[in-house]
Amino acid sequence: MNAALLTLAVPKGRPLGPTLDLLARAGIGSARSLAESRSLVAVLPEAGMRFILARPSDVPTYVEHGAADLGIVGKDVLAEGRHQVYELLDLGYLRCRFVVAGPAGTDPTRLLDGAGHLRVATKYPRVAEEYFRRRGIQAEVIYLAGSVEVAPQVGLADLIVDISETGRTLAENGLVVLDTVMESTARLIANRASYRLRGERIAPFIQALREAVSGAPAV
Ligand SMILES: Nc1ncnc2c1ncn2[C@@H]1O[C@H](COP(=O)(O)OP(=O)(O)OP(=O)(O)O)[C@@H](O)[C@H]1O
Ligand SMILES: O=P(O)(O)OC[C@H]1O[C@H](OP(=O)(O)OP(=O)(O)O)[C@H](O)[C@@H]1O
Repeated sequence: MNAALLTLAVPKGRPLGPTLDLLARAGIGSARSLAESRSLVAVLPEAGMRFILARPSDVPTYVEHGAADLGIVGKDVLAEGRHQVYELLDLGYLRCRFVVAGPAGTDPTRLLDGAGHLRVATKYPRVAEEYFRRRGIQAEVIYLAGSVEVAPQVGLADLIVDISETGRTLAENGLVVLDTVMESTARLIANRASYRLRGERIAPFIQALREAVSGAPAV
């Protein structure tokens, strides 16, 4: 790692656009060039920063291992991964919630009475397992990498645990929310050693992001 540069891991795909908007509001408009290239590592010397474009669920891994000083990632990923990183700031966007959902007509009390064998499809097995364990409900958790809303329709699972924003994917797949597990927004995370050893370098960046989030002009 180039010690002079601050390395930030940013999530590709859906989160990239709003992340680049936030960085622009924080005074790093040149980061928009990241969206125009297929290069996955980019140095912006004028910002004194290096960027890693990572799969969203990989962002905390780069940060935990010190390949990146900082990262931007959804709370959903942090809740599932439980990486050893510092969570510094709630960035407010990528707002969605973890829900337990089932076919329309499902009796929600069936969730809570613990009777019967429940099969739960999810991309977030640890979040799902913890949800049911805390309620003393036995559930078989079935991992899927995506399109989780399919599972109840084809008999793979009784319920799903997934993130929902507008609720459109649930509705269009005949599912209704039975319970909300937690809210999720994008977070700024830091490598623990970087945060301690590079605090003076990191602090102005945190401040710029904080002001960008609160709407104050970046200096
Ligand atoms: N519908 C949504 N509304 C708001 N935020 C969302 C929504 N879906 C996902 N997110 C947020 O964006 C992040 C990336 O989601 P997305 O599903 O686009 O990535 P992905 O390609 O599935 O990620 P990965 O490949 O790492 O699993 C999620 O971790 C979550 O924080
Ligand atoms: O409430 P909504 O606004 O409909 O958004 C929720 C959907 O968005 C995400 O899926 P994504 O599009 O990332 O696809 P995936 O299921 O393959 O991860 C999430 O897993 C839901 O399926």
